[in-house]
Amino acid sequence: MSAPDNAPSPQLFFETINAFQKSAALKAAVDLNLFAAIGDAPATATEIAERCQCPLRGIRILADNLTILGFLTKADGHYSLTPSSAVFLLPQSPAYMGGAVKFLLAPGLTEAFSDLASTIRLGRLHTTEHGTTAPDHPAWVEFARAMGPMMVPTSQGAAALLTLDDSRDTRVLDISSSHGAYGIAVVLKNPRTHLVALDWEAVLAVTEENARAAGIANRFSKIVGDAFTVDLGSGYDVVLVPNFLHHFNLEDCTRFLKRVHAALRPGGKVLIVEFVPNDDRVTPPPAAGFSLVMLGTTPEGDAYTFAEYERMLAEAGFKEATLHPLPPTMQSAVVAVA
Ligand SMILES: C[S@@+](CC[C@H](N)C(=O)[O-])C[C@H]1O[C@@H](n2cnc3c(N)ncnc32)[C@H](O)[C@@H]1O
Repeated sequence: MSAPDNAPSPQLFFETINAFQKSAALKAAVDLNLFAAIGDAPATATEIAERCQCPLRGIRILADNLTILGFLTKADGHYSLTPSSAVFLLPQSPAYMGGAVKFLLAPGLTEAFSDLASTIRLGRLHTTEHGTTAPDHPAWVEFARAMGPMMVPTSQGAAALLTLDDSRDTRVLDISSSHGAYGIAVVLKNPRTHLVALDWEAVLAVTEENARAAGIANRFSKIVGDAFTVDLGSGYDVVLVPNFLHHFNLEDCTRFLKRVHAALRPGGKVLIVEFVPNDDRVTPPPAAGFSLVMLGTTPEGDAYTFAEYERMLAEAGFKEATLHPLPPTMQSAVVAVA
């Protein structure tokens, strides 16, 4: 006789309290190049161990655990990549995500979660005053180098939402340009568009490198400094605000959107990309759960609902705010007209 669905179980407790071990297993596999060692042909633990140049025991235990987690399959003692692992974890794949481990498990980020109770009790971060909102925070250079490939599907989905007038020269401002994926995707689709990228100085060096690599160096310029205080310029057709507003409180987001409104030409558009939870703030889980990242790493950030974006945008002078999910990613775009 099986237990009823609502029978008390300690399973969730153990899964959650030990979740750091899952991260450690995945990080080890990326560090050891285990996914590449399997590649497209099923391999035994002995073969994988030889290719990774490691003793057998550790590789066998790691490969079994990756199978339990769903990153590998195992049949007749041979391990294979799942379709998702082949796309996202083989270093030669254009959608490779392994580089993101460097940012997502960087000590600065994991330490921020080492005493979340203190952060909650104190009402401020237990590690530093400003967290990742500090000027020139070094984590953002790592982010720009590591996270670009992960942003490709979201940036292409966002670029597809914009139609720029191709009968004249147009200008797009990318706030928090980072790896540059968002701005570059728009410019590659629109041959008469010039991209202005804004971020901290060291981060902009990465944006510039990627703009050059994309072949748009002659349609690219930079604004260095704090997006809240630096001169943004004016007359833009589009201002991109991807993954920036969640770092700040509602009042500061609204204040910032007023600056964006002033920088746009009449009828120009702001395009925000964010994790946007439903009004209940617990669904869908990947978007709603992002608020915990902001609790751990910023003094006042959050994951805002569409209703909250609508209010901020209206207060900043925008009209016609619309929400656009960006599948297959877990993010959404909010577009509004100046
Ligand atoms: C989460 S990343 C988002 C990067 C990119 N827009 C994306 O969606 O992948 C946040 C970015 O905001 C930049 N940033 C944070 N605070 C800033 C500020 N006050 N002024 C300018 N850039 C800032 C960081 O350097 C970083 O590149």
